[in-house]
Amino acid sequence: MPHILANQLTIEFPLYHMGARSLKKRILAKSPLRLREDASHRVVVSALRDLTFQVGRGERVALVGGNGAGKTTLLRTLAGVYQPVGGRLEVAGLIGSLIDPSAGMDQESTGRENIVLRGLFRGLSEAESEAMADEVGAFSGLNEFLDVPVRTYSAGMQVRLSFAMATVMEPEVLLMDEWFLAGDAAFMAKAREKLAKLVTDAEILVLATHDMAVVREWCTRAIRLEAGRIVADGPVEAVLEDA
Ligand SMILES: Nc1ncnc2c1ncn2[C@@H]1O[C@H](COP(=O)(O)OP(=O)(O)OP(=O)(O)O)[C@@H](O)[C@H]1O
Repeated sequence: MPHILANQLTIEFPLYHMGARSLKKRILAKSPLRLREDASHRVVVSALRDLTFQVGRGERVALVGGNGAGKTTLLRTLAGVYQPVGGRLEVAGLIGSLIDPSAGMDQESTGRENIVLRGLFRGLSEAESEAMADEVGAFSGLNEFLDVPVRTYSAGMQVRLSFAMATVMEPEVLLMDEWFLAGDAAFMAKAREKLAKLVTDAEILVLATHDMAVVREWCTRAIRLEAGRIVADGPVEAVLEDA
């Protein structure tokens, strides 16, 4: 059954270009909460610290918190982009991620080829995948660009293609960053119904956003992060009122 289990999950990023001792000292003194020196004397940013939470079937979780709180890092970690340096993480279920516009796309392949590949990955036959590519390709409005390499796409086109690819996947665990809801207003107005279906069909939604109207509309639970830690976790209204 789809679920997420995080136990003392910790993510750190090493800052490689910090050889000068005086600079290192000054920086560490200024930000003792987020920056520390690790065993190899590197300065590291503590992006996520000791996160423990579980998400089960049917939950729609908003990740909220100020700039740099750790929302995107947590989404990327759930998607398998970053490896934890500490703790344990288990994400069970087919993951669909609308986090980084170009993630998971082969830049040299065409949009159609990328969509077909997702279909095959999901277990559809080649004919079914091709049919899916026609359907979601037409919907995405990429038109003739569907048959040119993705590396030539504009940012907006990549958003459209990510959405088409996620639709084909029918993910059980949907991970979404707010840029996706914010950009390309004309497309989103058209895509809203399909997006709502993607969200309701998914067993779990994790959405990072600054927009509290979006949290209230889409989510049942909110996790507030502050400087890489969980400071509140519960029903949406309780967490938002607490801010
Ligand atoms: N690749 C990276 N290398 C070094 N530090 C990073 C990296 N990615 C994130 N960080 C740091 O990790 C912390 C959390 O960043 P993150 O992008 O997850 O925050 P956020 O809550 O999504 O912020 P925002 O709302 O501004 O997008 C920040 O201190 C950031 O500087």
